[in-house]
Amino acid sequence: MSIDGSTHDTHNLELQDMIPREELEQSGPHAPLLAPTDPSPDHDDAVLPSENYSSGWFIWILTFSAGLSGLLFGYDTGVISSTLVTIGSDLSNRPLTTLDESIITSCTSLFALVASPFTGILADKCGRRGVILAADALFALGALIQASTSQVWGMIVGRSIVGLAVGSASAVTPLYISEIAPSHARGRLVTIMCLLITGGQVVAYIVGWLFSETAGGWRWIVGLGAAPAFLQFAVLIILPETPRWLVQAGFDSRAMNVLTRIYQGRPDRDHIVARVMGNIRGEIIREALEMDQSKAPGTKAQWLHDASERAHNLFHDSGNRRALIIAMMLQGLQQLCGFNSLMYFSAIIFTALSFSSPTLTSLTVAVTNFFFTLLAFWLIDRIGRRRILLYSIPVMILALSLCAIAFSSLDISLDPHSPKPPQDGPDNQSALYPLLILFCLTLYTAAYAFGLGNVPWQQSELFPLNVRSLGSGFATATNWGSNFIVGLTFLPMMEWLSPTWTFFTYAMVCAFGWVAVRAIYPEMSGLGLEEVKGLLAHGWGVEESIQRRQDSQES
Ligand SMILES: O[C@H]1[C@H](O)[C@@H](O)[C@H](O)[C@@H](O)[C@H]1O
Repeated sequence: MSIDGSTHDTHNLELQDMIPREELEQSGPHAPLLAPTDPSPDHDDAVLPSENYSSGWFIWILTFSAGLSGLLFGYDTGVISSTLVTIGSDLSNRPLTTLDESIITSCTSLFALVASPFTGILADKCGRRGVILAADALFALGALIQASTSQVWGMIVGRSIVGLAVGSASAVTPLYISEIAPSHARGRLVTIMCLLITGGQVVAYIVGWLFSETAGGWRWIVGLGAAPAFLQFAVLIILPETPRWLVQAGFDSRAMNVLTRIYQGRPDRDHIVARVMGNIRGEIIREALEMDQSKAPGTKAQWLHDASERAHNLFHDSGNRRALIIAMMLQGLQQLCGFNSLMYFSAIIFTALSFSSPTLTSLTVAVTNFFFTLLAFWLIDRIGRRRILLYSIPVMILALSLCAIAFSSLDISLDPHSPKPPQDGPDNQSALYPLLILFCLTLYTAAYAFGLGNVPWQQSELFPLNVRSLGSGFATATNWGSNFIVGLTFLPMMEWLSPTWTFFTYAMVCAFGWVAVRAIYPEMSGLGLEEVKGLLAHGWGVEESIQRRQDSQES
């Protein structure tokens, strides 16, 4: 009997009986139970094309409940720009200094960066759902501290706690969703989290705009962040752990139960559930054979030993290392392409360009981001992750370059402390350039939201089970580290390098990213989680993945 009363199954013994040890040993850490090129119907659940089977309500409820973390993440990152401009002298009885503003803004990304790698370790120890629940507690606590504080340091503490929550939620939520998702719909289901992030940012902009004229309105703006956290806490407490984590923890019958509910409505449900269970168990057994089991099971020593072996595995196994390089490259690119400089500072840019309502103009960025993430949601599994990036990044490069050229024709200062007084619209002499910049930034946002804004969050699918949460944690840390860098350097770059060179720099980052994606990112769409690792075992798997996708589309 386990601590929670359910029985541990003896699957390890059963499967070792079924699969000869030499076979498991020969297969190596990155070999799938089934060769990825085998198009037989035994491949996980990729048998039926998505058009023939719509996922049941259970998977949607699970995805939306977990995805509420995305809403919180989006809300809490989107809310800062309106909060800063409405605080006035409410904190420490004085106006905020530039240093206060920079610390209040950047402490969230910094603490998110600190939390994300530890999240991976905790998610293995306490389960994915446990970490989401802990993040909810932090979201609520951080929101309440911010709403009730009368001191600058109180605000910094509140924003830092929110940073811990955002860092853990952004690492564990895609992990949770990709582990419960049937493979044919995994891309779309993970994209729901991105939809909720961008939706949260739209809500934050609207709430900020609504409360911007109310005295002390900023307390409502930040305090409202607690509401979705309470909601998610209530919903998630009755929802299950992922089958993959349950099997790893020894709760096979519970895992079977969850899988049966996930695949309900499929004519071949029992067969699929058996296949998925077989694949997960096979993977766990192979890993167990590789791990040193000399310490007493369940002890702290064994746990520490396993954790360090996982870290060793992540960095020293060549397949895992390739997965980590791809995941970190994509997450770094997502941030270093400069998108969040718009999220955080678009109001300052539009003020400098003399738009009469900069906050409302900024809303176009947030709304475009949301709608094009919605488009990606419909198309990601059909077009494929790799192709979506190869199509959308050139549009970003074009839009950024046009923007840079348009900026070179304007003489503006982006110093947030000496904004130009808003006029009724861009002045007549240079009205065209600000409009051209607005158009280019909207085009850039659309292309970003369609590809880079969401594809990197598919990160969990790159890693085998034993290093999945650790690898996702490192990739998420790369995201927050790069986010921190962009947040910190954007205004100085605009001042010292000039807007033109700032936007050209982002265009060059995108160009480098396109080359890297083309060279090393294989197509992951439609592969079972246990199959993906086979692709990276002996190389980047790009050709193989393209061939495999063509074959599956032709058949
Ligand atoms: O995927 C999200 C989304 O694109 C957000 O709009 C952006 O602010 C985040 O940094 C990113 O991780």
